[in-house]
Amino acid sequence: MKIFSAAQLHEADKITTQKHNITQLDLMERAGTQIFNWLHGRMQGAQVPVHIFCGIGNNGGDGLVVGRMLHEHGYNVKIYIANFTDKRSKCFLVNYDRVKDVTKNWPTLMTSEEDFPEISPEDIIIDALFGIGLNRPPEGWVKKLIQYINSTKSFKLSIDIPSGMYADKALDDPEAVVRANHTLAFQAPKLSFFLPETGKFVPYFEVLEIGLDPEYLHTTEPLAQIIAKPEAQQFYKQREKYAHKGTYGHTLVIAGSYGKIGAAVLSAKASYKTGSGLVTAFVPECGYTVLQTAVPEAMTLTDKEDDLITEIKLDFEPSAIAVGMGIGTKAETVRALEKLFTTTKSPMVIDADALNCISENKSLLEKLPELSILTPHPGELKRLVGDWKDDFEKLEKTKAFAKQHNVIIIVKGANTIVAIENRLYINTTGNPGMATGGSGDVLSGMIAGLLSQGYDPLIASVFAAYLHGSAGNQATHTLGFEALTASDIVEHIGAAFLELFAMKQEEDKNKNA
Ligand SMILES: NC(=O)C1=CN([C@@H]2O[C@H](COP(=O)(O)OP(=O)(O)OC[C@H]3O[C@@H](n4cnc5c(N)ncnc54)[C@H](O)[C@@H]3O)[C@@H](O)[C@H]2O)[C@H](O)CC1
Ligand SMILES: [K+]
Repeated sequence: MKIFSAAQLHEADKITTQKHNITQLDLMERAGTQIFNWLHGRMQGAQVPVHIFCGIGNNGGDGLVVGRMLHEHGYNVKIYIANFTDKRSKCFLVNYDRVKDVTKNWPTLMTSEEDFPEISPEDIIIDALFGIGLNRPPEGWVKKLIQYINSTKSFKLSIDIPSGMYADKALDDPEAVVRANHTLAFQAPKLSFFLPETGKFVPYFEVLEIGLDPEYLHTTEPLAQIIAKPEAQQFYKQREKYAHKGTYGHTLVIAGSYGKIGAAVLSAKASYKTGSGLVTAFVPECGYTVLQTAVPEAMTLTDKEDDLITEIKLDFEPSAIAVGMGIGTKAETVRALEKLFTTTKSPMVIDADALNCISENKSLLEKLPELSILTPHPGELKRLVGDWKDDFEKLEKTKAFAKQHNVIIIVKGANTIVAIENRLYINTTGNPGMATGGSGDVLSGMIAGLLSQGYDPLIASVFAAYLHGSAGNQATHTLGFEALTASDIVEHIGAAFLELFAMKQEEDKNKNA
């Protein structure tokens, strides 16, 4: 699914009305009807008081359509207009009049704090104050209205976007955003729903289709793309019946130093569990017994040094490499990395301390093989691309860096984001239990495991991020969040693959029944 900017959505709106010979008013009617159907399906006529707060733009217009329909269906509804300016949109005005056709219970015009209504905890609030047309932070009594809404215990449903939040730029004033319990977004989710500083205002959302021009949506380069189950299913490559272990490559995991051999164990196991035919771990001498015991399936090569990696000597040509987990940043290790980068042709995942080595020795960047995959967490990313003022600038800097150095960057976080050239892919799986030591080592091993089977670097990145989050989700079914460890993620990689097609199997069964 694509994510569009506010400007693109306004453009889609315009093109849809022109090409499909419908009016803006028709589109608003569709949008409002979708919200009404959503509510009606859940409320089934219940007489819970519903308070709709409308602005004076088209978001407010949507609110008026919903209000009119609720009235027509006998709901207990009250509409309030936050009359902060008389520059009302045309569609707002038409729908304002239309409400008057169905009820004597006319909308209340609010012009100050005095007009705020009383709201009980069990009431429902619909927030239609501002949509994607917000162009400055709400101030004065309108900000106070948002704070008043937030102070109530009522269930709050935002139309299109929580009022006070922008679709595609950072918040100006976190005190002036509706704290919605749920958001119903038209046609596509907004970029701000997925970034930590703004996403916290959108704990749950759903997308409602309003039939914007498919051609425009299809041909327009989006701000980002969402990777959810339908996309992930497309990535999967079925294994061949006559395959042998050589068919699926030989992954090399270069990881570990004294006290951090576990990183190599997790990564090597994850590579196997993701389907790599063979896995070799390259570790300092002190890791030999640990590896052979903890991952008997893996072959182990060791450095001549006991406690760190100083020279990576191989006796085979790996089909993919994951390097950096727990290796430290000592000068000898940096030299070993430099040699690896300049001599290897294998697709490569570069993680953790290897990223720190690069940050401290920026000349290494020029030596990276094309389309190497860098997997920084926020701290490592900052050291690579420099500091940012907000999440949106972080993405811009990351894209610029990826383009400049011809690499793929996987920004790890609640919604892991993959950047390649000018494009962004946002992962949707995962949970807070995965914020735990070693979970990144597992991801690196998984990406290398996919690379080694011949997945191209971009697909390996987005698919591994999806499966990694999905394995974490599967693990929570028996463990919850707190008890989840990186080893549990590894143990549930199989379940994540199975889950990819679980629904489909169920559907097929039903079809055949
Ligand atoms: N294509 C679609 O997705 C459709 C969207 N619909 C709905 O329309 C809104 C966007 O409507 P728009 O009129 O452009 O903007 P808003 O309703 O968000 O209102 C902005 C309104 O308020 C003024 N304004 C902006 N910021 C402030 C502020 N801080 N304080 C005071 N006033 C402010 C601004 O100048 C405008 O006048 C979208 O979100 C959907 O809900 C359609 O209904 C269907 C198609
Ligand atoms: K809104």
